Amino acid sequence: MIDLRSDTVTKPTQEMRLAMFEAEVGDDVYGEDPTVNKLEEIAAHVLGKEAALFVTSGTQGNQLAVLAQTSPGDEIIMERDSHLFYYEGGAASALAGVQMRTIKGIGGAFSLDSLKRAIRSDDIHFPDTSLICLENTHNRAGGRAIPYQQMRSVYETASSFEVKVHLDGARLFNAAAALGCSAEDLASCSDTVSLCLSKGLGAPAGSVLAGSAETIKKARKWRKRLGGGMRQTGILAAPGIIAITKMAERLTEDHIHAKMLAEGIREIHGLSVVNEVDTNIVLVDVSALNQTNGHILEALKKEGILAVAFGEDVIRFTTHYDVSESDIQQTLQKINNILKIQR
Ligand SMILES: Cc1ncc(COP(=O)(O)O)c(CN[C@H](C(=O)O)[C@H](C)O)c1O
Repeated sequence: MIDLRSDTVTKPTQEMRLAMFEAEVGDDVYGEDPTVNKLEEIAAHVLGKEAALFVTSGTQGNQLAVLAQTSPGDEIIMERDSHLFYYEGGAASALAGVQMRTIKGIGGAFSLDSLKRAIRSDDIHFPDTSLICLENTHNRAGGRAIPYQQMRSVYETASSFEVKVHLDGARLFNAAAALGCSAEDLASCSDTVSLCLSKGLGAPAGSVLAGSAETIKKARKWRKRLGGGMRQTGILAAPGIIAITKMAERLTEDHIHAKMLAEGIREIHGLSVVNEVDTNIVLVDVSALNQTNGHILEALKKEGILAVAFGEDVIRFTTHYDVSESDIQQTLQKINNILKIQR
């Protein structure tokens, strides 16, 4: 199977498995797991923040950022197709008791004007706006890397209104690689930043949330309240250290593979690539084939190719560590075979 459903499917490398086996561990609830402590220290340093917290997932990282920086009844602002709004089960409302206000962006980024209009003034009828959430790269915008300057101006606007900013950096290193800047540069445009270790960086599980020591202390308490205080988690932190220190430099390979896939698909009659493909995600519109994307996905699966539906007529292909150049060539061949048979 060539699994292009997501970069969440990456499996740990041999080096990671060995590190898991050899990991020094302790009780992390008491702050005594040396490997978790080392990962959190490295993550804080790499992201340019005072402190970091090892969390179970990107979703938990986002939700802890909301819980630690808002109060019930507040309003938080995010782009309409952001993961926090689209894919987290309404958790920000269910857990933090906040209302989510979305702004339709272009390429995953909303304009400063629309942001200023969305931030609430001090009126007894209004909720307080307490958090603005960014996402870079932006998944539903096709893994688009949002330029540093755009993030910087949002952060400056938010600061002028004394509103905090959280950056969902599930694929932050993909953004940094595409933009030619550092993860720290991008993270500097936020008060908190979450980073997935388990996507393109290849760790088996987990994310880190980084921010001020005060905010991370609050997030740690919320993680405990939610039952996320784990014990000898050094076994999972050890591959996380490899992920954050060694795996980012190879992400451009995934981006090259995604571009190869997109170029090949553009030559196939009836298919159109609908995103810029500046990182590891390719969004393909199949509507001209007059078939549902479900049918196409089924036919692909029979040929050993896995991908996911992304709305009505779009299929998402995501490249990652476990997808090689020959996998891309094979995928293109199999797509051609399927469409020839169906013509
Ligand atoms: C931008 C962003 N932020 C957060 C998350 C959540 O990470 P996890 O909770 O799955 O670890 C994801 C996962 N994205 C997954 C995927 O792309 O296959 C699915 C959609 O949840 C994400 O893309």
